[in-house]
Amino acid sequence: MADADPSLPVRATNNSLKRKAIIEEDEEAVDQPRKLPAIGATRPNRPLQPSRTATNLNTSRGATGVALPKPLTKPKAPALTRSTRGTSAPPVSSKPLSRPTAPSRTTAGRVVSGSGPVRSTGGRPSDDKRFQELQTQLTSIEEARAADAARLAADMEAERSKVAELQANHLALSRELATAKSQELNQRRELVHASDEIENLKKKHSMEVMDLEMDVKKRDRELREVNEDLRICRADLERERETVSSLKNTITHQSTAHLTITTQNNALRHSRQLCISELTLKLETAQKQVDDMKKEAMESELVRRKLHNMVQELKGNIRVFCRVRPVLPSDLTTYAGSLSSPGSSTSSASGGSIDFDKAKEELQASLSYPDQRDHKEIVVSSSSSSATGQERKEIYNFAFDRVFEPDSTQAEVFEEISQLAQSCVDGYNVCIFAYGQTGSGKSFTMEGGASESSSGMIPRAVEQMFRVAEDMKTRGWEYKMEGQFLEIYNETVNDLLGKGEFDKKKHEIKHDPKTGSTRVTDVEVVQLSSPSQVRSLLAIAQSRRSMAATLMNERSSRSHSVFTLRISGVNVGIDDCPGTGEKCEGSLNLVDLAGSERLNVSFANGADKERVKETQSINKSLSALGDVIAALGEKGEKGGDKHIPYRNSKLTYLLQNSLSGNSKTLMVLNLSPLAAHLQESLTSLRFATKVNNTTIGTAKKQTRVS
Ligand SMILES: Nc1ncnc2c1ncn2[C@@H]1O[C@H](COP(=O)(O)OP(=O)(O)OP(=O)(O)O)[C@@H](O)[C@H]1O
Repeated sequence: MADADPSLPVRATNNSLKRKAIIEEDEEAVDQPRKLPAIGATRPNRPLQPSRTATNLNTSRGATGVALPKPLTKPKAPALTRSTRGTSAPPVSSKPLSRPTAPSRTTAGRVVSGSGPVRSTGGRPSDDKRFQELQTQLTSIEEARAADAARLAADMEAERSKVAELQANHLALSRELATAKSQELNQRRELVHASDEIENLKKKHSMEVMDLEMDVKKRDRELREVNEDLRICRADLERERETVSSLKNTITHQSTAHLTITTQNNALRHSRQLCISELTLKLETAQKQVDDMKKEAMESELVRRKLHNMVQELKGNIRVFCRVRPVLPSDLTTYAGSLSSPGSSTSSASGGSIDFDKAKEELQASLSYPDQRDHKEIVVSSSSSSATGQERKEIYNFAFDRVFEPDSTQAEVFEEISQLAQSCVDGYNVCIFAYGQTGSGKSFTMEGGASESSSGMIPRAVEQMFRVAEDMKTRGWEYKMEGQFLEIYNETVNDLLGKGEFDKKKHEIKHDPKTGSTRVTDVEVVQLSSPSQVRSLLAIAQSRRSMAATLMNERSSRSHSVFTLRISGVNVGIDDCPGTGEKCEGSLNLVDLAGSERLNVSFANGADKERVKETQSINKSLSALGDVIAALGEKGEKGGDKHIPYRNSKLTYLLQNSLSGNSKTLMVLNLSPLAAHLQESLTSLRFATKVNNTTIGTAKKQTRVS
């Protein structure tokens, strides 16, 4: 049997190969899923025809294309003794062989030894025997084949069940495959999504990497900078350390020095304390002395005032000074006609000194000053022809409180007056008149020229008062000063410091009997703070007067001007020394009277009515002044309630408080030196003498204690 079925191992091998192929195909089918037809269903289950099956099994496939299990190999004919060519062998029949068949060939045409049909060699007995043997062999082969077929059928059945099982598996696998496919699809999508995400992440990552790289570069840069800073800092630190160490050394040195100095300082402090105590003691003593001296000074100030007043009283409360002005070059021109040699005046005008002196001698009156010690006398000599033709010489002696010769200076005149300024600061009313004919030098005496040396009594008195007020501060007094400047023209009061139109405003004179002060309504009263301010005020007054003069002609000679300076003080004390609170008020009236020559000049023809009016006004006011002074004199001599006619003129009414017994009055008689003015001069001298002989009571100081 083993020889009869030599293909069995081959078939087994083929089966295993076929299974492997099926598995591979199944595996392939899993890779490429397709529906497999059921083997039993697509092919009729008919008995196997080995030859055909054997022939077709190798290559047949199901209609579905699924590889079928390989058919069993056809029993092979026993190998022939000699090999035959496959191509000449007859086709294999599936019917049982009636005669020996040609040996079977393999699909490749190779002859299988011992299994092919045996060809008859032709009618010999050996051949018949051989044929029977072969027949027997064939029978046994066919039986074997039948057995094989049965076995094959069983195998087939087994295979079919396996196939069915495999198909079921295949179906399950296909489903799994489909599921797997959809899963795969999902996974692919996920994969794509994941890939995108990965891509994005990669980009992001690369960006981050770039950022990080930049950051790293930046950090590197910063690090370099920090390292550089660190290096600099280290260098600085090193330097600082060196400095600190040198400072430490210095401190050590200085500590030693400080210790030394502290020791010295303590010693010095101690000695200074001693010194201070000593000095404090001395200072206290000195302070006490100063206080005592201040008290003494204040007391002596009171004594001084009393003494000063006594001296003034002894001198008389109304005093008269006489001042003769020099002959002026202009006089030579004016009175050239009265010169014996008129030509000399011309030459004198051109500056010839010999001629001038000669003409001067000719023009001036005979005035002499015999009292060269006290300068109190003036002698006027005049010669006149009597009716019989005899020359008559007359000598007139006049004595005054002081006579100033033509060459006397403004300073000399003021020296005598300055005492009155002091009295004013002390709280007295002072009145200084300039009396005299036109051109005698009244304005020059009162106001003076522009230069320092020629400045008159008003600016000098003001300066003096400021000086005295300043001095009095050291004695505990504080002063305020105010000034006004009025003009009385044709019995009308005008404000020389006013801003309104001249001569238009009406001003009234008012006296306060309680305080003894005089006020004029609507006049400019200026607070005086410095002598220079007073000088500018005088200039303003002068310009206003000059302006009026162009309208009225020679206004200054035809009107009285009254500059009033009021001073008020209070004793506030000095430093720690309290003041007495005493108050005092004084006034200084500086009066430039109108020309006095009116007494002899008459405009009776009425040609110049204005001039007549002026003359009458001047006459009235100067007469009233004489009357007031005379009445005051009488009152002083006899006492009682003698009426004083202050109201007879604006001038006397204005000066009421400065002419009364409470005041100090000075009249400066200005005289012209010219012979041509001799009669006028004599009249003035007589008037002044009358005034000088008057005694006006006792001046009273205006004080109040608050
Ligand atoms: N002592 C003096 N020394 C030098 N010149 C004088 C002196 N006195 C007066 N004079 C001069 O005489 C002239 C007349 O003087 P002043 O004007 O002062 O006279 P007056 O009396 O005020 O005249 P009027 O009444 O017209 O104002 C002026 O030029 C003045 O400078």
